[in-house]
Amino acid sequence: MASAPSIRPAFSSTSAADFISVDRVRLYPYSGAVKVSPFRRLTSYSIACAAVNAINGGVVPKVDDRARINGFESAGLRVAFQGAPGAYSEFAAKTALPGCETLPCRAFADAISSVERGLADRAILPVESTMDGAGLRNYEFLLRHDLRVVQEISLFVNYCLLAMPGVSPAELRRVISHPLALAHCSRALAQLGLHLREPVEDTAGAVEMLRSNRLLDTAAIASPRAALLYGLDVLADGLQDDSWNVTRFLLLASPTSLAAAMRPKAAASLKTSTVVAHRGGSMSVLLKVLSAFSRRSINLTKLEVLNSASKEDKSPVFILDVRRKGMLRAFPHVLYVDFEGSPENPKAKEAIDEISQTAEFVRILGCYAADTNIYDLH
Ligand SMILES: O=C(O)C(=O)C[C@]1(C(=O)O)C=C[C@@H](O)C=C1
Repeated sequence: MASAPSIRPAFSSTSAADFISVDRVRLYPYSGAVKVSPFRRLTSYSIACAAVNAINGGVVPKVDDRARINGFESAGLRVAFQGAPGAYSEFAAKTALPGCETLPCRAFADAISSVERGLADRAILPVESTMDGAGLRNYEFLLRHDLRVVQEISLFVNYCLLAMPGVSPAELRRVISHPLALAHCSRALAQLGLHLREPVEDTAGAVEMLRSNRLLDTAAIASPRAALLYGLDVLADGLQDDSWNVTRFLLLASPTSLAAAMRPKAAASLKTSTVVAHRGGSMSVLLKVLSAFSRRSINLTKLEVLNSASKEDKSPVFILDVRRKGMLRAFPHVLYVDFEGSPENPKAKEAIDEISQTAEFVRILGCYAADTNIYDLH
């Protein structure tokens, strides 16, 4: 059986000089000062880094690559995200659009409405995590609003246990964080004897709460960057139960913005996100969708089936029909389909026309540069 991760001060927040600015992406220097037990270091840190490196062809992408991939002029753009400064979403935004300004929002709905009201240029939403299996989150915001997906970014999420400076692990009685972060670290927290767990809105919000209330018996799960930002100690890192923990985020823009109108550079490989809604016969619709793309040799990068019967509250899926004066329509069955290429490609157009004859409704959610990189913040 694996040994429990040991917990002891790893590095204090005063070692800020070891890091470069929060606008940069890099691994933090890995010194001989062991942050966690060798076991955990090996499983979480080394394996995850090796996997990141393998996937990225041996290179952890740097933010400078971003402009090349997407061709966006990002300085001066404002990106709305849900959470407090220092949340993973904020770092994802800064990695996707180097030099951008960020706008912290209380709820996802506020981030969306900031873009709709012209207070922000983009909203960023986490939509899936390798630790949650196939499930998609936050798609309701995509479907109910008239915004376009203009960019994707995948971030390696390294969870750390943070506490007020000088607090020893033995003094900790409870841990607070985003519910997913608590769930993703459940086994490690049990091994550390931290059974009292309280969810808060986001990881950085937990850190902020800890700091402003000077909670000496409480730890927060968040990123090492949040520790730096709020001046907390990192007691352990690589806390996630699966060493491979990647969250995919989508960036949304108003349909009238330049980003929505602009096609990524011709050299970039494109990806299109769509939603197909229908009233029944899931299997036959699914087969027709698959056949429409496969006969035209168009690759799918994602296919998710969502039925209201399988939802906890059995509610239908609401989709804004942008062509019908913004009418919200309810559907019991929905397929999310991401395919390679642009919807303007004649073959893709044919496939979508064919699917539209079977389905009740098809909406293109956006076409953007496919970014298969996994960015590592450490
Ligand atoms: O709480 C944060 O820091 C977030 O950015 C949100 C979020 C998420 O909702 O997926 C992002 C990544 C982590 O897996 C945990 C939480």
